[in-house]
Amino acid sequence: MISIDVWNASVDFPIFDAKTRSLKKRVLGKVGGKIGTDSKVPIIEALHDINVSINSGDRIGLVGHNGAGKSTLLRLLSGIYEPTRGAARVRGRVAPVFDLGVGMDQEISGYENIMVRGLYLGMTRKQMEKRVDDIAEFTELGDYLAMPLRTYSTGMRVRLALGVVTSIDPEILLLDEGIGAVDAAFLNKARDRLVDLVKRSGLLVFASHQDDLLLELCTSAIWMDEGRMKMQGSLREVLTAYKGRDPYSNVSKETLERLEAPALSGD
Ligand SMILES: Nc1ncnc2c1ncn2[C@@H]1O[C@H](COP(=O)(O)OP(=O)(O)OP(=O)(O)O)[C@@H](O)[C@H]1O
Repeated sequence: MISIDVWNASVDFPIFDAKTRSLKKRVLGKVGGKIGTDSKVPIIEALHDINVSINSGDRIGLVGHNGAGKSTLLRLLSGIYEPTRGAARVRGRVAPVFDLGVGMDQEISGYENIMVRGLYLGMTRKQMEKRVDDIAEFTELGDYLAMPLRTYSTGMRVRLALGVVTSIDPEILLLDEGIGAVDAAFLNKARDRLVDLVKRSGLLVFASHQDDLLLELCTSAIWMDEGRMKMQGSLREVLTAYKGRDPYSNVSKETLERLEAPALSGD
């Protein structure tokens, strides 16, 4: 039984080393959670009163402005953050894919990093041994796989990390948008693997600013605004409300064809 339940949960970050304001003119902030000033130390109220129930088969996109609370919510859903108030219960094995580089070691080889990263994401050594050749081929890194990671360029690291991430069998897959930040050509190559990964996973929550990726991977969505859930519903409904236009009006022809989505009349 795979599920995540959150009841009236809030997450606060007390900031002990905040500097007093030195700007001549107060700048009105438009992004980020509310900064409470009632107590002695400023407190960033990143999430408020979150109530959500996520079940097997759900494919949820998280949308919202910078600082709206998407990443914090993902970390709450993964069990990495405990709620400051309220409660959260996670049932199932979580693969948190927040930062593609987490769990990578500079001093060991690409091959060894594939194993280590796979174990971190909940796979067994046996499972990873079976997949390592397939991952190696996907990365196109060739002899570099025997070299220490410190000799890799940024793009080479991303290839390695994406190869591993898209090879796992997660029960609960929590993806942060970093994954969408890889270069377009490689993302194209990784796209089918990403779609398969999501199909294999029991439950997905994906924070992203990219409509086409959201449309490809998710069916419903949550709109976060200033740490609160502003709206929850079908992906199309939520994106339309958040962006002020139908998301299908802006995706490329190729994406539309892949999605086999109904094109809007007049397009
Ligand atoms: N570790 C932290 N310590 C202090 N404040 C934090 C921390 N992490 C997040 N915050 C604050 O919590 C709020 C929500 O941040 P979060 O990273 O969840 O937003 P987001 O919706 O993922 O934004 P983005 O789209 O820019 O990635 C912001 O005001 C941010 O400043």
